[in-house]
Amino acid sequence: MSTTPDTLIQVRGLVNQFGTQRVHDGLDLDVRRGEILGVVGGSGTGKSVLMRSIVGLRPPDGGSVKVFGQQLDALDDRARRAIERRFGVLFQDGALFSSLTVGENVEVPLREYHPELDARQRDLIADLKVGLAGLPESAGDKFPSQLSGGMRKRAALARSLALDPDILFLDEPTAGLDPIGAAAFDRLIRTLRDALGLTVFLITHDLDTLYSICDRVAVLAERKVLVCAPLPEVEAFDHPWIRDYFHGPRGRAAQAATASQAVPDRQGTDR
Ligand SMILES: Nc1ncnc2c1ncn2[C@@H]1O[C@H](COP(=O)(O)OP(=O)(O)OP(=O)(O)O)[C@@H](O)[C@H]1O
Repeated sequence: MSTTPDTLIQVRGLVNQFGTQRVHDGLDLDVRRGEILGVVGGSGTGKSVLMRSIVGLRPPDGGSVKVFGQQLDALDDRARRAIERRFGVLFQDGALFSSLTVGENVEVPLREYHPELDARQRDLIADLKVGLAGLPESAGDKFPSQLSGGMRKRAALARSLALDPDILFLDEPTAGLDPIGAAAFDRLIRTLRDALGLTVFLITHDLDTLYSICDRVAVLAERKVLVCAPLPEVEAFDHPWIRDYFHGPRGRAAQAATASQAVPDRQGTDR
């Protein structure tokens, strides 16, 4: 697999193993600057473990992960933190602090990485991020329990944007949202990518998300990335899981829905 200068994340020969269970075995993946990469695969194929390996939360049992050309586990603490602060991470459960307001949640990474900011500056930045995530200003003073599921996802997104990341990692961001809320969240991700020049690593089971916003899709199966390509190429890849997933009734419905919206979406009138 060749690498271009625009490769922000380069995974080579990744091995992850829990006891006798080998989750990844020689997995390769490139993530390119500015793309929205969808990561799919059956349950338990190791999508979340892959994300944890890339952001440095799980040292791999073999192989290498380079981000911005640097191998995280070869760096000292300071250099490593400098890279980690360029990541925005939204975990599957959102993981907001329930005892803090949304605004205070957004301020957590600011306090950690920018102790030089005073309270007023932190407040201003938190308000900005709450707005960027598409929440009303009033949401900043609310506790997570006072928000709907969709708003909580946006609050978690606001926090992941706190440090102006270069790469956004999203683990099933639309899980549990109704279809309209999920579509709105998808559009928000695409708008943020376009406006902020983000690179997005997006784990999803949501076929509509793949068809509406992903530039390329990586399919995990058999402990590897089976194929990583634009959707037409992935759909044409001959593998039983891909056939079931993309050519089953839900896959066909998502394709049809995207085909009918393709023109307005691509012209940006639907953002
Ligand atoms: N800390 C851990 N200890 C032991 N096993 C683990 C650990 N983390 C993950 N696993 C195992 O690794 C495998 C891959 O898990 P992972 O959460 O990455 O799957 P996934 O593809 O994200 O699944 P899903 O789509 O269901 O969220 C699973 O079998 C899981 O049980």
